[in-house]
Amino acid sequence: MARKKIALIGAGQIGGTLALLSAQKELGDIVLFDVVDGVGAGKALDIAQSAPTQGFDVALKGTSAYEDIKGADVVIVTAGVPRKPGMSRDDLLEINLKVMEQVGAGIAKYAKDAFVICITNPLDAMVWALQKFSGLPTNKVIGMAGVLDSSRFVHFIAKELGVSTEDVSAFVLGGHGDTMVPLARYSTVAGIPLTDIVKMGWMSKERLEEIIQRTRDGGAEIVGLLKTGSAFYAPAASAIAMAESYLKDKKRVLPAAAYLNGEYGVTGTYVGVPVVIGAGGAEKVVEISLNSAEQKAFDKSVGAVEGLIEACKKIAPKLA
Ligand SMILES: NC(=O)C1=CN([C@@H]2O[C@H](COP(=O)(O)OP(=O)(O)OC[C@H]3O[C@@H](n4cnc5c(N)ncnc54)[C@H](O)[C@@H]3O)[C@@H](O)[C@H]2O)C=CC1
Ligand SMILES: O=C([O-])CC(=O)C(=O)O
Repeated sequence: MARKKIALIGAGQIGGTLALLSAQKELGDIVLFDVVDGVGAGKALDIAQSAPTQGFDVALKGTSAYEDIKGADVVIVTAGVPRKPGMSRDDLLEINLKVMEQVGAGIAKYAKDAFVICITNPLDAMVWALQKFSGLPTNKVIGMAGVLDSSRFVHFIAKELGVSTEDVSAFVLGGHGDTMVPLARYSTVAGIPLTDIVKMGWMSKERLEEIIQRTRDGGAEIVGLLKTGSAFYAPAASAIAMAESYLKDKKRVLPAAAYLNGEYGVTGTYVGVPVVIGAGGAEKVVEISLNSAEQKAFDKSVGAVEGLIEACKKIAPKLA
C-alpha cells in the first residue's frame, strides 16, 4: 500500500514538530513547505537523520515550491507569524490573512482533495478565510484549537487532583481566544463531571474557577515564558491527533473549529465544537445541550469570532 502524503505549510516551530511526530508515527511521507528557502529542507534532513535511531520509514522533503504538495492527503497549515508578549492573537489577523490567501491558492491548485487542518492564528477567522480562499468543501477544512485547549484543561485538572491525565477528559468550546468556554459539566475524572467533583469536596469551586481561567490564558502563559514566540509541542500533538483520526478513519469526537451550518444556531462561521473526524473529514458536528450560562458564554465567543470575520472581509473584500 502506497504511503499517505502529508504536506506541512510552514516549517517553523509547530511545522518542524509536526514533521517529527508524523515521521515517528509513520503517518506518511512528509513535505515541509516554507517561504524561507532552506528551512523546510534543513528540518526534513535533520529529522530524516533521526530515522536510524527512531526506526521509522518515511520520506521527508523540504521545499519552497507549492507543486511539491501535489496529491497530499492531509495539509496542515502553520504558515504566518506567532504572537509575542503583550500581543493578542487578534493582532496577527491582518498579516496572517495575507498568508492564508497565498496558502489557499496553493492548496486549491495542488491539493484540492486534501483534508486541511489550519493552526495559524487568530484561528477561527483564519480557518474561515482559508476555506474561502481555497474553495475546498467546508467538511474538508477544519481548525485546530479545541484539542489543545482541552488538553491544557486536562493537564491542570490532573495535576491539581494528583491523578493520571488518562482518566481526565475535558471539552473546551467556542473561539480560540479569551472568550473560549471550558465546560466543567462535560469535563470528567473517571466519568465524574467536574461539577460533581466539586460537590464531593475533591476540589473547591474557587480552585476550579482558577483552573478554568488558567486554561483560557494557557497560550499567553507560554508566550510570556518563551518571549520569542508561542507554544508548539502541544499544538503540534493536537493537530496530529486530528490528522490521525482522518487518515485512519478513527471517527474520534474532538473539539475543533468546524464550519457551522445552523448547528448551535450559528450559520456561516467557524467555531470550536465537538466534531466527528473520519475519512469523510469533519463528518458530524455534535450538538450538546448547553445550560443558559454555558449558552451565554458560547454566544459571546461566537460574537467575538464573527467580529474577526467581519474584519477579514474589510481587509479582503473578495471574502465578503
Ligand atoms: N491554533 C492554535 O491552537 C495555535 C496556533 N498557533 C499559531 O500557529 C502559527 C505558527 O506558529 P509557529 O510555528 O510557532 O510560528 P513560526 O514563526 O515558528 O513558524 C511559522 C512559519 O511560517 C512561515 N511562513 C510565513 N509566511 C509564510 C507563507 N506565506 N507561506 C509559507 N510559510 C510562511 C515562516 O517562515 C515560519 O517558518 C502562528 O500564527 C501561531 O499564532 C500557535 C499555537 C497554537
Ligand atoms: O497563544 C498563542 O499565541 C498561541 C496559541 O494560540 C496557543 O498556544 O494557544
